[in-house]
Amino acid sequence: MKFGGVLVQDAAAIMHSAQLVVQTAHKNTRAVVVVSAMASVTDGLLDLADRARQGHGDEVAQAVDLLERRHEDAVQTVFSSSPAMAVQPVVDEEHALFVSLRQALAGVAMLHELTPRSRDLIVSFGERCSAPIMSAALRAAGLTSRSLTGGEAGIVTDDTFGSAAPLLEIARRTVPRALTPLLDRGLTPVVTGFVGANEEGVITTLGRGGSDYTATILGACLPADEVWIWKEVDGVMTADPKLVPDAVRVPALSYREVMELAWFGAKVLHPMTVAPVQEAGIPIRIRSAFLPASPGTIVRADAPETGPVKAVTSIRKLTALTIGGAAMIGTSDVVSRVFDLLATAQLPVLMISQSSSMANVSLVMTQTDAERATRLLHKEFVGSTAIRDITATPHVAVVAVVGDGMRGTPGVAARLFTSLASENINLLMIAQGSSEVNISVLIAEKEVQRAVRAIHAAFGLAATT
Ligand SMILES: Nc1ncnc2c1ncn2[C@@H]1O[C@H](COP(=O)(O)OP(=O)(O)O)[C@@H](O)[C@H]1O
Ligand SMILES: N[C@@H](CC(=O)OP(=O)(O)O)C(=O)O
Repeated sequence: MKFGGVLVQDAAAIMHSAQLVVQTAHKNTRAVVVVSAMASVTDGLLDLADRARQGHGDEVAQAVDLLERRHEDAVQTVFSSSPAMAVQPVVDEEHALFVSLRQALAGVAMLHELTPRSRDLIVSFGERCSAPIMSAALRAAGLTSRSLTGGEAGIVTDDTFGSAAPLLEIARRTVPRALTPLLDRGLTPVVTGFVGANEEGVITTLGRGGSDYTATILGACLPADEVWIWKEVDGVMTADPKLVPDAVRVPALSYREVMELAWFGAKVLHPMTVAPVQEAGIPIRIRSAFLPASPGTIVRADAPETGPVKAVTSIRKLTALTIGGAAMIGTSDVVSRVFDLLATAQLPVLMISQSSSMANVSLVMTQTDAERATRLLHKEFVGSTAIRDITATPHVAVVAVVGDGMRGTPGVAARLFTSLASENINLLMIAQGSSEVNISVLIAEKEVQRAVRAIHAAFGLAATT
């Protein structure tokens, strides 16, 4: 069971989340709990790491004091509900973590250098500080529990600091070795989300939003019967409820559908969440912590098709790069060199379109990736006749519709384009994945809300459930 930042943001939220675990444990179910950092703490730590690098030592020290007080307040409140329990060991544990955090930040400030490895160490304190408080709340609620870091729980990763990949072959041995004896003794382990360790035991992180991924890695390696991801929202909705107020819960999604939704911007799940559990067919349940009686969304291999489209998503802050040059005509070599370069630099491309003359190719990437890609492409092709120009179109967004049911169903693209045309929204690019479970369009960023609402209405998504 995974609880995100909002669901552990303070003592009240932590105690509420602990109750959800207790209710399940009472049904003779063994649970492993995964927690994120308290809401906004990860952003705060990343900011502190940057400010330490710039040498703003005093500001950083004050901000760490505030962060420590926020955690200590939560500890005191959790323990005030159970006066018989000794608060001091948890206060000491939190304090020791903050001493280490201060040391790490002081090192960065002294060297004026922030490596990906030290950034991972600093940002890991968010989850490492929230997990002992959740564990204490579970003890206060009557369970036995202890907290572990992702590395202690057996999540071994590669060395890609900032977006480390789990080494599942190893983790399949190390995770059960770490957790099964605890579960056998009746403990409920609380594991830090987002945080892993490489083979030498150095702390790594799985990428932003990676606590969902931690839950499915643990679920696959134990293996679990189900992975439950508790959220503020009532499961995966037909659109981001912040953009479309009449969005409704999608009862069931296939692994592929949820992967496409996450990749195309549905912030509700980390894009890699599905990967570890898909092969074993372990279902993921996305449930609301505020509506625990609701079934939420179930993700499994054989989700029923309810129509061609199940949800609409969007990603903003993108840039389209158009790479052109007469020498590209009729040669695939230049295009493959461009993609090799981007793959080696680990710069993901969200959409691709090539003119039929092959004289130019357009790629859609995040703004920051596009800036890096432009620099790399200039360096690689400087002085070559293959590429004459690279033009950037910033402030664009991808809007995508996703659903297994659109495979082989004619008219889906027509309905999508008509709904956008009726809103006078210009299409800059169109792409359909070869798997035919999504169609995506590129539009100006300022049109996103109107576009998503129009598409949501055109496919009748508010009436899905
Ligand atoms: N299709 C969607 N369904 C549900 N939530 C969505 C969707 N698209 C975007 N979201 C956003 O995802 C957020 C839920 O995820 P998030 O806050 O990251 O949870 P957590 O911090 O618990 O991982 C919501 O605030 C919601 O606005
Ligand atoms: N705390 C990490 C990992 C995470 O998944 O957080 P959340 O579950 O609150 O999205 C982050 O903010 O990226």
